Amino acid sequence: MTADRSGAVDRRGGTSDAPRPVFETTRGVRVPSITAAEMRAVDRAAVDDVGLPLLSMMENAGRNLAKASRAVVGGLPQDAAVLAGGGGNGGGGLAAARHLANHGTDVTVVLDRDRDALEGAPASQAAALDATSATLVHGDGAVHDAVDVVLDVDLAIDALVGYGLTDELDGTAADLAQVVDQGSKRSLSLDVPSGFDATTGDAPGRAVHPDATLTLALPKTGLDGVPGDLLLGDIGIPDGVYERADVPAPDPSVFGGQYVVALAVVDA
Ligand SMILES: NC(=O)C1=CN([C@@H]2O[C@H](COP(=O)(O)OP(=O)(O)OC[C@H]3O[C@@H](n4cnc5c(N)ncnc54)[C@H](O)[C@@H]3O)[C@@H](O)[C@H]2O)[C@@H](O)CC1
Ligand SMILES: [K+]
Repeated sequence: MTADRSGAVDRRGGTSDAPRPVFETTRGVRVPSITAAEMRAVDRAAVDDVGLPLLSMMENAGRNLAKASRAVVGGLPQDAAVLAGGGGNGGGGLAAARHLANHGTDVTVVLDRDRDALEGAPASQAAALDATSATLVHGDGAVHDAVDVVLDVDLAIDALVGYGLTDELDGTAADLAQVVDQGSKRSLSLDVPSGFDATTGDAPGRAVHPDATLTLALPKTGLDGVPGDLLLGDIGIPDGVYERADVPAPDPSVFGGQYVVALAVVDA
């Protein structure tokens, strides 16, 4: 079954008429897909209209990401590298790094920018991370340091860029994506593999090609063609928020008591 993707605005500001992919859980529950613009409207309604704190959703994202890493590795990773950007995606990665460190994983976080450049929720996540055993690498030399770390660890977590990608991946984020692709034993992306457009699935430049992606709340329309397994994480957004954003809410049986479920494409 496919649904109309008309009205989906791609990163170039154009409109995609491609049919929307439909996903389903392993128990056969259908899950609609949404564009980056729709997900941004959901996030905005959650924070501005309902008062759900951004840090709460980010905490849920990070905790689910730490949990999903067990599925990718086959147990708690002994060591992990978290490649993090400066936006909401990076903030989720920093939260996952804290959860993994709290549970005994030897974590190295590589930021794609100076730590002083972080603001808002990601800066709060970095401050909380300081109270763990995790090591943070940032600024000049981050890519060089990342090469050694990523080669060694059980898992590389890609939290560089999510649905906020504009144009092709560039700068340190692009270099780190390449390090993950060329050097990691296993990799797990948050929300969207960095470098892929969440709405269209295009990857015009360098991009991470992960073993698995944990997408948040609802799968994004561009995820039907990306490599690797697809997981869906519940970040606690209530039904009324989807209604306010004019987006179909996931059926309650999608999660059915779980916080991370596997998805497959029904029809692309
Ligand atoms: N409610 C929310 O808003 C939540 C959002 N979360 C995550 O946050 C993401 C959205 O956050 P944002 O809107 O901050 O966007 P992103 O974090 O996806 O992207 C913005 C960051 O990517 C960089 N960037 C964008 N295009 C780039 C390019 N071509 N090359 C290199 N760097 C580039 C920007 O400099 C900025 O630091 C989602 O994908 C999701 O994973 C989660 O943390 C949970 C809560
Ligand atoms: K990502």
